[in-house]
Formats: sequence, structure tokens, C-alpha cells
Amino acid sequence: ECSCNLFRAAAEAGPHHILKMYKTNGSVVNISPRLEANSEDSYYRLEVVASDLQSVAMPPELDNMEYRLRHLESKVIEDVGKTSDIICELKSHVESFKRKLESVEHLSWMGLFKDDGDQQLSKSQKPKTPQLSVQEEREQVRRKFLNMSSLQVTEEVRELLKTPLFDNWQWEEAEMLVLLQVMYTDLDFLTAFHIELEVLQNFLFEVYCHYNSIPFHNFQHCFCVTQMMYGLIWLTDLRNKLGRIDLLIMLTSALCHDLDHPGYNNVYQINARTDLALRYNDISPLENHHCAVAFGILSKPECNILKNLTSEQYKHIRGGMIKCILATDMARHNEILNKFKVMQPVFDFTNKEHKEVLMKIMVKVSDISNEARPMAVAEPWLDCLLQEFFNQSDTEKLKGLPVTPFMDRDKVSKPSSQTNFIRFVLLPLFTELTKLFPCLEQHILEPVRRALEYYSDMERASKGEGGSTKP
Ligand SMILES: Nc1nc2c(ncn2[C@@H]2O[C@@H]3COP(=O)(O)O[C@H]3[C@H]2O)c(=O)[nH]1
Ligand SMILES: [Zn+2]
Repeated sequence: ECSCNLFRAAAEAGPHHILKMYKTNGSVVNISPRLEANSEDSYYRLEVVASDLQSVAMPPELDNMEYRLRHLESKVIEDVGKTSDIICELKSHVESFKRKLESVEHLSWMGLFKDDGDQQLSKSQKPKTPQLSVQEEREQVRRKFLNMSSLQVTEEVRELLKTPLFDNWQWEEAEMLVLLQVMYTDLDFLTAFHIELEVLQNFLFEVYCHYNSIPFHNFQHCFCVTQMMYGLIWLTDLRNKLGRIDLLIMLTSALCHDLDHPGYNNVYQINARTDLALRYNDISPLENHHCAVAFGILSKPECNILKNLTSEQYKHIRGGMIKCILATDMARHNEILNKFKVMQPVFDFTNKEHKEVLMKIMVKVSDISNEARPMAVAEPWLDCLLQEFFNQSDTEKLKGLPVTPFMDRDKVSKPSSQTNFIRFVLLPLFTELTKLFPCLEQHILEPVRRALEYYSDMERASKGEGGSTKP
């Protein structure tokens, strides 16, 4: 079926139908002007996933709030004889939240990732295709992963894997696991650290299982960050500048750095007084958790890729990974960048302290490197990030918690979010790393500068059109 037939089918489905388009591998296709032409081998499949926007289920918090308001109203009427203004005002707030959430639901169906929105739909609205349970889906991924051999990965793909040009959206989970295996083997970690292939595969699979299906901080993000770290190692020739053990620390930290991320950031954890904030005394609760989950996985002998190392080596790797993963807390961004800046003029690869800061910087750069990728790869990531941001700020509003401004759908837009992030976070960080490795100019600085231009143009266009900063 060619794309125009698909759009005809979409139009025929009518205005109250929500459709999703799938690739042959089952991944959802982002419907955008850059949509690639389909072919007989890679046809698109269109599916009606919900048929009536009005009946989208509301979160229980909101239903509960509405119920309590009605109860309160009837009590006030009993006592005073009429509804008070404040109750009318609260009722209208709840109504407006409901309307907003309806439009959020609508947007989530257009998202790129697999169906998180499903959780909020009633049974009758769920997609008609049989849905696998999480357990079944994981088992399928495990089978596919183990049935594939890393030898099937061509030289061309192996080379692309060493650059920021790699397109994560073309690969399904099992394939990403194979590519991660390739990264560990091509850096000679298996021979250097006596890692058995089966143990590496168990470890990678467990890592995959411990990422949640959320819009941004999911296994795909883990893959991208690890792949960027892998690329940076090759592009900067770090194999000849640092010890193999340091490379293992950096790659494994990237892999584990967001394990079991719940989709709500540290500020939320602290304000909502979650179990994580309680456990870690408000000190980088998420990063502490990611790291603890990583070592929980490694504590199982069948997954322990470090089991054949001496206790000295194990201690060194554990210490290094803890430092690198804790360094991904953006609250510490300036502290770490400033340390690196001070070392820059006299950077010494044999100095332990210098090395440690460089390793943290490399993990941080990889973590926030989406904009260093081609625009067609990077832009869908921004949609995922904003979806997670908006989800958090909506929850903060519902729960009466302080609303994180850069996550507030009423305050940020795609271009405003990106121009600020690129100007104030990405360019200063990437420029500093490029001073140490000038070859990175073309690989990460230039694409980020192009992205800044792209989003600045978009911002100007949206201001011109509507006279406001939000398109
Ligand atoms: N606006 C914006 N923020 C980003 C981008 N990439 C990463 N971030 C932010 O950087 C943070 C890095 O740590 P987190 O994963 O906690 O959350 C991430 C986001 O808040 C991006 O492309 N745009
Ligand atoms: Zn991350």
C-alpha cells in the first residue's frame, strides 16, 4: 500500500478515530513530513487504536477529586443553602484539567514509542491486535537476541556504530542487544576481562528488562547513550589514551546510567516525598537508584560480567561506575564542567584525578547528545522528552506540587526548550570537550550548531505567526 492510500484510509476512518501506523517490525511510525516512502518489503500498516476521543479514561486522581468536590458541594449546600464561589472555581479547574488531559491523550497516540497510553484506555478501546504481556514480550526479545549472532552484523553497520550518525530508530530491541554485544566484543572486553559470552548476554538482557516503557528514559535511550559513548571512544582514539578498564567503566556506566527510571525527575521525587527520596535522603535519589539496580544485576553470578576479575579490579570498576553514574545528575552539571575547565590547559591522561573528571564528562556528553545526531534521528527524541516532561508537570499540577517550569506545557515549546538547552548546556559542554579532542568539532559540535539554527528559525517563525513564544 503506498502512503497516499494510507492517508486516504486515515481520512475515511473519520474524525473521531485515532490511528497508528506501524512498520513491518511492529514499531510505530512517526507521521511527519519526513515520512519515508514505503515499499513492498517495508510496508506500513494502519490501525484504528481508539474510536472515540470523548471516552478516554481519566486518571483515578482526577475522578477522585471530582467525587470529593461533589460530596463537599452537597455538604455546603446542606449547611449554607447554596454553593460557594470557591467550589464553583474548583469545579471549573477540574473541568479544565479534564479537557487538557483529553488533548494530552490525543497527543500520546501520535507518539513514537510503543503504547504507554494503553494503560489508560478501557478494554474496548485497546488495539485489536493481540497484546503480549510484558513477560511474553521480554521472552520473545530474549529468544530473538540469542538466536541472532553478532556475526550477522555487517562491517558497514559496525563502522556506523562508531559514529553519531547511527540511527537507533531502525532497530528493534533484540537487535539493539546484539549491537551492544558487538560493542563489548569489538572493544576486546571479553578477552581482556575473561567475560563469557553467555554471561554478557544474560547481563545485557537483564539491563534491557530493568528499563521501563516510558516515553524518554527507556531502553532506547540507554542504547543511544551507550552507542554515543562507544562512538566517542573510537573517534577520540581513547583506546590509546586510557586503560581498557576505564573504557569498560565508561561503557557500562552509560549502559546502566538510567536503570529503572520512573519517568519523574529528582525534583519530583523530593517534592512528592517518594520512597526513592526517602531512601537516599534527597541526595541524587534517581542516580543512586540507577547505580544500585546496576550492581543488583551484577550481584547475580549468571549476569556478573566482572566475576573473573581480581577484587582490586572489581573495586576499581565499582568505584568508577558509581562516580560516573552519579555524575549524570544535572544538578551537578556546573560543578563537574568547571572542574574539567580548570584542568583543560594542562590536561594529563596519566593523572588519576584528570582521568576521573574526563570519564564523568564523557558519560555526561553521551547522556545529552541527541542533538549531535542527524535531525531526523534527534527530533523524535525531543518529542519523547517533552512527553515525559509534560506528563510530570501535569501530575505536579494535579497533586498540587511545585510545577517544574521547563516541563510546563503552558510555558515551553519544542523550539524554546531546545534553543535554551543548546545555548546554555550543550554548546558550553561540547565546546570544552572539543578543546581536548579537536576532531569532535565536526562530529558533535557542528550538528549541535545546526540544530540551534533549526530551532531558532522555528522559534522565530512561531513568534511571527502567533505573536507568542508558544507555537
Ligand atoms: N531541553 C532538552 N533537555 C534535554 C535534552 N537532552 C537531555 N535533556 C535534559 O538533560 C537531562 C539529563 O539528565 P536526565 O536524564 O535526568 O534529564 C535530561 C533532560 O532534562 C534535550 O535534547 N533537550
Ligand atoms: Zn540518561
